[in-house]
Amino acid sequence: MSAPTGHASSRQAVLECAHLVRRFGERTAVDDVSMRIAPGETYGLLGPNGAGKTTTIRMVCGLLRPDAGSVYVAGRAMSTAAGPAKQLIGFVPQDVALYPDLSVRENLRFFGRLYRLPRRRLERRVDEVLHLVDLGSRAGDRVDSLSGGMRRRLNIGAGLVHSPTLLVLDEPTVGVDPQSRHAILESVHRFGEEGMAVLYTTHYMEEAERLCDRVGIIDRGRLVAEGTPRELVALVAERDRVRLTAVGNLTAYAKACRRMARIEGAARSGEHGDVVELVVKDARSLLPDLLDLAHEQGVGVRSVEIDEPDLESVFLHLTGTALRE
Ligand SMILES: Nc1ncnc2c1ncn2[C@@H]1O[C@H](COP(=O)(O)OP(=O)(O)OP(=O)(O)O)[C@@H](O)[C@H]1O
Repeated sequence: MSAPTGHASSRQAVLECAHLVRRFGERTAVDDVSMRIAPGETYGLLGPNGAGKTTTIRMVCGLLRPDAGSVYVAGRAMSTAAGPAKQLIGFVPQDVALYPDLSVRENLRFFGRLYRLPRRRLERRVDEVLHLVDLGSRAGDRVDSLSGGMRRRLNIGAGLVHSPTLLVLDEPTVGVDPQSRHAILESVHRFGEEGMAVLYTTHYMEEAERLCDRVGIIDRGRLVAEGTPRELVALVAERDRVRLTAVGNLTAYAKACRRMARIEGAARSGEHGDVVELVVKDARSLLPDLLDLAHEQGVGVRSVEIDEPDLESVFLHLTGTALRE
């Protein structure tokens, strides 16, 4: 690996994966992934769509058998059969899996019974979880009356009822409005503070940067770097992040930029594909050349921003591509 290893505590790890491999036919979806999560640590698996995040966490949760490698949860070996390791994990899938005609509280009770929680403890825990996901005021309402963001939060709550040691969340904020996104991030932050270990997958670098104690960057099935957000950003210290908003053939332009000296990564990105994101040394002196090249290629530059590097720049630097192309 080309990056700092971070500092998972030397206490017994909550999660320890070693050399995980999973193939689908000719494609290797996960290629030799190892990671370790300490108690109370929030670990972000950051990578673009198709990088192998979901496949990795399905193996972590015992939902998919690895072709090679091992998973231990609090020292217990994970397998796809029922067993003690599975009980220690709360898995929150990308898709909402709730009963629409039951109330919020009834849904949580239902998931608690699956784990055979005794009645009194279950009621206490359901109240705690309602508080944790901030749905106390909606406890009696049917799920089909909730907003999309509230359903997502309840989905997270369902993974928490049995007080797991490790909570695994698969891209919990995809497709939710900014307010719900904020509420979800706040909840996850609280879990960490309460000592739960969290494995969080995302392709939003702002989330990983804001929420995670350590981040693993995954690209094409491989963990290409790992460390605290600060350690990772240090990998691109003394570089600048340049965002060029433009019109024209930006894929070809980014490719041409990559051939220029001092450019360490260039990719088309942005929600509308109208941005070329670059990691460069000394952006200011390079700017005239970047603009000349744009002119040569018939690319019309609308604006240029030069900024401090962030995790997106690290990804660009390590893989040559953007997190969201
Ligand atoms: N059941 C499957 N059969 C065949 N290929 C699969 C299967 N599941 C995943 N893949 C492939 O494995 C690769 C990794 O997919 P995975 O879903 O793990 O990525 P991801 O990082 O979670 O992306 P996304 O956010 O889009 O889910 C992709 O190329 C995907 O097409």
